[in-house]
Amino acid sequence: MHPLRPSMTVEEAVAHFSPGSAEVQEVYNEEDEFVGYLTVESISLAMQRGELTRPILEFVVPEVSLQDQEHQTSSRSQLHAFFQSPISGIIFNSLYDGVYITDDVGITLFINQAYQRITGISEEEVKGVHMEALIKQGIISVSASLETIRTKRPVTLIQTIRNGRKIIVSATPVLAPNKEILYVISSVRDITELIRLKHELDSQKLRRQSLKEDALERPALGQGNIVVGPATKSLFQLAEKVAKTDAKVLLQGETGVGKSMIAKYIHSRSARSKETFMELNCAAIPGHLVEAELFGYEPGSFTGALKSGKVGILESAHRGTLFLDEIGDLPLELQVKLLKVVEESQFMRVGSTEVRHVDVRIITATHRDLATLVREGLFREDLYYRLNIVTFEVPPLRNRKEEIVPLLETYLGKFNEKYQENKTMTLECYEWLTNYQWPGNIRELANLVERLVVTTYHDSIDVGDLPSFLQQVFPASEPASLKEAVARLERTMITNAIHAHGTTRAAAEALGISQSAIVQKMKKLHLRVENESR
Ligand SMILES: Nc1ncnc2c1ncn2[C@@H]1O[C@H](COP(=O)(O)OP(=O)(O)OP(=O)(O)O)[C@@H](O)[C@H]1O
Repeated sequence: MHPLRPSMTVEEAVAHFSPGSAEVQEVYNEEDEFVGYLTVESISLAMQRGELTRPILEFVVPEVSLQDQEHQTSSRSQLHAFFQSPISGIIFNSLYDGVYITDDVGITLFINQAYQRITGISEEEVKGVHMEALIKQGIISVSASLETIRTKRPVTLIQTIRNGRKIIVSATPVLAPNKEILYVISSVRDITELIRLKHELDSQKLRRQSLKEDALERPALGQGNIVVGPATKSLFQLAEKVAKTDAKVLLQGETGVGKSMIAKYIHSRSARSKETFMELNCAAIPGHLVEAELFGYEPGSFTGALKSGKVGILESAHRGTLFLDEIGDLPLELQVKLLKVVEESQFMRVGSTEVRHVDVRIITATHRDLATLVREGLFREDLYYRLNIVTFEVPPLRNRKEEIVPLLETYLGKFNEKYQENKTMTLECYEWLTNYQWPGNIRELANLVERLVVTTYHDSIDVGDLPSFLQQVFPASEPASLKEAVARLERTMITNAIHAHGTTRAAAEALGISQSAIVQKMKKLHLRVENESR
């Protein structure tokens, strides 16, 4: 190595103070005349002050005491020997976490293999290089070691590596007996991995919570899996309780929330479970046909009627349960007839004057507010009170977000089995769907999963596989950060542009960015980049 010259910068001189070399070095001018001494301490101080480009002449001292030299050298020599020894390499390389060691000024001495695996940074790139220089080159965003050197305390911070990965760095100073820093040892952990593990744990916890093998928590209807989360647990408890009675139940809630499923559940847990469960959607057929369907009719009682007449759903449900969906749509004149059934268990078929008796349990459901219909004169008040002995308010899916992941998993399993597939969903996809509003509730969710299982070509379903309307909808929750909000906006704009222009090239042009930039962004945002040559 060339001798130290007074015109050299602090940064250039640092290499002369690598481990094992003398801690006090002589400085000579261009004429090889002795100028003075440069100590590792003065270099260290200069670096801490950020004076990397200053000439070392400013830090040269005319003399140093022998004692100083001996003190500095002896306190390091043992550790130097350890770090240089093959055994230290074996120990550090056997660790799962990354290890990064710098000296007291921030020059990299050692990185273990785990560090290289986690960051993709090689030993050649960093060994002997000052942390400040690594930041300047964009290899790392911040340095915990430098912070530790500055504060003389352990420091933990999140660092971004040039490849975009985020790592947690915990730097700890190794102090000499006189409390001077000798080294800084940092442990490094990939936080992308931590986030993934956290997601996995959260989802397993939810799964365990929702899918306990307990009979109440996971009622077996013999028709697929029912997911019960914290918000619906009390509903199923109540269903279990009312099932033991014949009390009239009114189920209220948006479409697809599971009203008819709860009705079937009540039936299945009741003493009537061996008998029939009959269902009529009052909104699905025209009003004049509802009467015939529900109460049955005598032969030739109206045009188009069967010659033989017909037994109504009500009679078919004798001893069992009758579920009347969308009861708010039942015409007023039929409400009187239904009231008679409810109060006296009596009815007459259409076209007949014969009074018949029937023993049914009636469960009703509606997505409309029956109380309002009563106020508006569209629903009989007496019938309302008769039907509404026990009310179930079934919450929309967006108000029971914790059930979304278990539901997605349940339906993935169901449709994988049905279509002999083995599809999974990425965490981003789970997260995205958890934030979706689900206007069609569980029915919409089940349909979406079936569609994805059938239409995707690959095994791992990602956000990019979702229908475009779903990708354009901003998740309901508030963005956690500016970065997240920007990512969402980018996602919407890119999806729209691809939709409108067909290819990444044309979309990039429309957005005023290069094709490689749009492809890169799409990958980052988990939007699928289709093969455009097709
Ligand atoms: N807790 C649940 N776990 C699993 N699947 C459910 C659950 N609740 C509902 N589903 C499923 O969601 C779909 C819609 O449920 P259901 O038909 O009971 O809703 P609904 O409220 O009666 O809808 P509508 O008012 O439109 O008739 C069904 O396929 C049902 O099996």
